[in-house]
Amino acid sequence: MEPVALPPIHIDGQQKVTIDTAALSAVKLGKLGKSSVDTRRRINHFHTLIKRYSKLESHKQTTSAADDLDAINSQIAQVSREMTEMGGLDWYQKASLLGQCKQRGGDTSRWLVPQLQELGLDKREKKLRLLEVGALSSRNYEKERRWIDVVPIDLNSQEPGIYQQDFLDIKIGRVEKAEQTSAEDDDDEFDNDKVQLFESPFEAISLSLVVNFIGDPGRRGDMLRQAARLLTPDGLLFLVLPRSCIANSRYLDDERLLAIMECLGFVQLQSHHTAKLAHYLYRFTGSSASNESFKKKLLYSEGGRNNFSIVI
Ligand SMILES: C[S@@+](CC[C@H](N)C(=O)[O-])C[C@H]1O[C@@H](n2cnc3c(N)ncnc32)[C@H](O)[C@@H]1O
Repeated sequence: MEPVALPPIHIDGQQKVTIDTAALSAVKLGKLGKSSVDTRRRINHFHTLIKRYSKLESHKQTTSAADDLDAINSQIAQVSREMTEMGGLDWYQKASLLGQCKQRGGDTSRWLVPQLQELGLDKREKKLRLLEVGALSSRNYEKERRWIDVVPIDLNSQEPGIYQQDFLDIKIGRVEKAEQTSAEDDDDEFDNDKVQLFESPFEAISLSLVVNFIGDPGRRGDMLRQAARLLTPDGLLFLVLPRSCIANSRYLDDERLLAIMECLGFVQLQSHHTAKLAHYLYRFTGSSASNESFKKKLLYSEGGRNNFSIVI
């Protein structure tokens, strides 16, 4: 079968990487990994490549010498090639979906649902409008369809029921281009090929294992800011990070994350750590608490820790 060109895909919200579909067409479930340990090892390697890619891109922005730029561009091409050879974003998503299988702990919505029930949200007449970012399956909230209205999005949709959409490009409350006259098109401030407009804010947003997917600490902060922008006052944010991002980082721990979230206007309702994951449920107060910035700050200097951080 002739490979078709996929549209460019944002890897870290800034840069676009075109995934080679010839490599994708070689992706078969059997290639996801020989075992769960092997799959996890390869997913981790993919994360490393994303981070390397982001670092090189931001390095490129601050470099002017032609020789250095050539060297950076060739390293970028090499990292992109390696991601493509692994099967690109599509392979990564399929492998991550495998990690959601019941035998491997299930998807993280299973922790969120009882929290929402505890808040009485299953008893309301109106359905809870939930934006699920980084949705690998449209069936994650299938059992809760009676009371949850899910809008699943992903950079690379795996199913027709999932919108192919960058979370960072979503805006609330504007009329879509398709409904505008051509005169209105001229002064449109957004590139509507990218921007998806929703009429009303969301009552809940899920960012499960999405913030850590982004390679750049500032862009991770942008995702949390964007969540605040898209939520109703009192809206809920479900955040899941690999536990190592919190428990084993030089730059982030529970206390620092809470300070960042409070600054953005969130109060923490619940948190729960398992061996692998850190789950958090926040309520948005409706406005940010301060303009304080949180730069990358060394909290733990001992060796053996990772460099995960979030910057706002
Ligand atoms: C590890 S998967 C997470 C899957 C799932 N949410 C879970 O909890 O297992 C990360 C997903 O987030 C998606 N993603 C990352 N940044 C995104 C963005 N800005 N907008 C939409 N989806 C994004 C990626 O395409 C990828 O499919």
